Parts: sequence; structure tokens; C-alpha cells
Amino acid sequence: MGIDKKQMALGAMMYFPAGEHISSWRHPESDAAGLLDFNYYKHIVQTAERGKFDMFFYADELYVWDRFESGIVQSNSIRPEPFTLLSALSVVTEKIGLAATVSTTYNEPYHIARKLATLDHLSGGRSGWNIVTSQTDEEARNFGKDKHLEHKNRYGRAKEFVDVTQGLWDSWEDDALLFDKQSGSFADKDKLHNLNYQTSEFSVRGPLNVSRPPQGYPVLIQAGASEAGKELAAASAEVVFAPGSAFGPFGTVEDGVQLYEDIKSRMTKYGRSRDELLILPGFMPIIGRTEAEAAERLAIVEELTPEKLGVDLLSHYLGQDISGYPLDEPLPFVPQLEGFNQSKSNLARIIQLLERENLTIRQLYKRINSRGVAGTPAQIADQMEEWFVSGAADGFNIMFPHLPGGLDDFVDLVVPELQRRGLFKQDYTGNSLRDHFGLKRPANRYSTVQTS
Ligand SMILES: Cc1cc2nc3c(=O)[nH]c(=O)nc-3n(C[C@H](O)[C@H](O)[C@H](O)COP(=O)(O)O)c2cc1C
Repeated sequence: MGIDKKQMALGAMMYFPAGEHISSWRHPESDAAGLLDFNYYKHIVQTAERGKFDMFFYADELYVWDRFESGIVQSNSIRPEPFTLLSALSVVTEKIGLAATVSTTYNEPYHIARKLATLDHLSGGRSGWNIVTSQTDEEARNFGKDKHLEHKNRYGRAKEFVDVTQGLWDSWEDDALLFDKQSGSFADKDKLHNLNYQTSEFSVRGPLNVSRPPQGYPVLIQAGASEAGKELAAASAEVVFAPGSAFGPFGTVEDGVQLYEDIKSRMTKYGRSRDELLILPGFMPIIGRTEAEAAERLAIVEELTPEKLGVDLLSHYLGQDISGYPLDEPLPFVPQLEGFNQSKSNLARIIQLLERENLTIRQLYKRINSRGVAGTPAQIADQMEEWFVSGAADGFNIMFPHLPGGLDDFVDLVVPELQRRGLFKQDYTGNSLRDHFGLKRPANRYSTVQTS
């Protein structure tokens, strides 16, 4: 059930429940009061399925953003718990993949292996896991720590976390369960395995008390573009959310090709081939039926964020309060990646932007906040096509300036245009998320040993 390589993969992303933009909830068409109403999410995921999206992706963070003092509590302060939400959504959908972010820093592998395996069973093989290491000290303080784990340590833990989880998913060989009422044999004991994982980071005996997920392993996703993040992606991930349009209308195609090649070329040393990993840059289209309407819609989105919040957002990404500096002058310091312990990918993008353009603080926060690409459906499709055929993307993780309307527009206006060009499928051809992405089902490590 391979994907047609001429067709792109598409994920529908919900970073904040109201949309990608920090102020999405203020958009005239957003349903801000719906954020804790199941029907809100049901409408969104069913719309994505109507548009034949391969996957609905729900991001997650483990804190309320209150470090800076704009005094404005944003809608990102409210986010339902991912497993509960995706399990409920699996009941009202049939085909679309259901993926969420789960932190490897503030969880234990046994819990997560079990929850993801359960979601994979309940959804008929449609689950995916965005492996993140989390980003801030605020998160650490919700889990008995004062400071966020050091960058290299959290990626070391992430790698081991994935190894342990995969080991637990292999606990039961695929044909281990017998359900033989006659003989009283529930399972073949020889096909049930303890993991006995023991390092200074984790001590996990196993086996897992959920049988092997229908997909073998849920689809593994990674989104950090730091050096350590790229290594983790090359070693373990099957989908990478590349920070395509983070901080600037989509970056350049050359940036995209460079990152694509960088990540794929690292795979060889882990014994993996390039087609075992899909790279999906983030892309936030702001769609109008005409160019004028698209420009108007972009202006609405740009106006949603008050100045103080915009500056706070920049402080957040820089990891320090810059509210005291004059807005119409450049930053009085050069941000440094060395020793920075939040998201290195985000900071690297800011540094790159400042090297290319001499932006004032005001211009910089506006650029960070307004990363949508405005256009007609044909113009949006043109950009996606260019990235896709240039080798910068295997597809896209589509972000929406506001929900649910931004998704409705994409499904009604852009999807038909992509289909007309033969760039996107007319319908699902398989049932699991692996089928949709053309990814192989991994063999169970124990079965492989026995059959080889
Ligand atoms: C499309 C996309 C989605 C992301 N989703 C999340 C998320 O849900 N939760 C999170 O903590 N970080 C998320 N991130 C951030 C990264 O996964 C990563 O944790 C962060 O960039 C820090 O890692 P780094 O220092 O390796 O860049 C996302 C990044 C991208 C580009």
C-alpha cells in the first residue's frame, strides 16, 4: 500500500486549539468558547477527513505561559489532554490518522507505550506520536524540578525513551494471543517477552500489558531542528515536522532543500533508507478567493496581536525579557545558541533572520507573529507544488490562522486545486496511518530473530 511518490502527504495541525496564531482565538470567525466542547474538535477532525488529510496532529505543552507580563492570558492556556481527546475523536472518524505530541522529558516510557498502543488498537491503526523533549522551565516546575533538563541530556533521554517504548511494543509477538477456550490457552508464553531494560535513565522490566499495536509501532514523528533533534529524527523518526514557515513566509525553497537533504543524509549511518522518513514542513496559508481578499484576511490576522503581547512572544522565544528596549531599534545584543536551553531551532531561525535582514524589534516580533502566506487557492497550490517538486518536502503540515474556518477554506478551496493538479490523492487507499504515508510496518524484534 505505498503512497504515490508524485503525491504529497498532508497533516492538519492544531498547535493551539484556536489555531496556529497566538491570537487566533480573537479572529472574528473563530469559536473561542468552543475550546472545551467536543463538538468543536469533532467538526475540525471530520472536516480534515473530508479533505482526505492523512493525519490530524494535535500539539501539546505542559504549562500555562505566564513568564512575561503582558497581562493577557491567551487561548494557548487551555488545551485538553491529548490521549483523551484523540481517543474520543477516533470514534467519530474512520480513516484519518490521529497524532499528538507527548513529552519524553516529563513522562515515563511504560505509560506512554501503553497509552499509544491502546490508541492504536482503539483507532484501528491510526495513531502517531510527535516525540518532543519539551521547551521551558515552566514545564519543569510542574514536575518537581526547578529547571528544564539540559538540552543534550533531554535528547539523550528522548533517544532512550523511544528505544524503551519500541521494546515494550514488541513485548507480544503478533501471533502471541491464542484465545483458545478449549485448551485454556490465552496466549503463547514463548511469544511474550520481558524487556529488562536497565540504564541510569530507565529501569523497565516489561512486558507491556497491551498487545502489539496494529501498526507494529505507532508512526513516530519528530519536530526539533537543532543538531540533536536532527540526529534523533534520522535515527528514529518516520515523519519530521520541519519548521518551514516558522518566522517568515515559508523560508526560501533553498532553505527547505538544504534542511531536507541534511536530515535525509544523516539516515545512512543508522542503517535507514531515505524513504523511511517523510519531511513535512509547516505551512500556514491565509486563503482568499481573490488576491485582494487574501490580503484583507492577512491584515485581519496581523491586527489580532496587541503590541505588548507581540513583544512578550519575542521575549519567550529569546528566553529573556526584552520589553525594556526601544521597539524601533534593533536588539541591543546578538542572541547566542551556545548555552541556550529552550528551543534551539526557534532561536536559530531568529538568528538567521537577523543575519539576513537588519530588523528592529518591532519588525522582528511582527515577522515572528505573522508567518502566514496569503494567496488565492491557485497561488497557495503553486507554492506547495514548488516546494514539493524541488525536493524540499514530501508533503506539508498545514497550520491554520484560525479554526475551524481556516481548515474549511483549505479543504473547500485548496484541496480540489491540488487534486486537479494530480498532486494530492482523491481518496484514501488504505486504513492505517502507515498506509496513508506509505510507511512499512516494523517487524517485531523477537519474531525477526526466530524467522531469520
Ligand atoms: C511543526 C512543529 C510542531 C511542534 N510541536 C511541538 C509541541 O507540540 N510541543 C512542544 O513542546 N514542542 C513542539 N515543537 C517544538 C519542537 O518539537 C522542539 O521541542 C523544540 O523545537 C525544541 O527542540 P530543539 O531545541 O531541538 O529545537 C514543534 C515544532 C514544530 C516545527
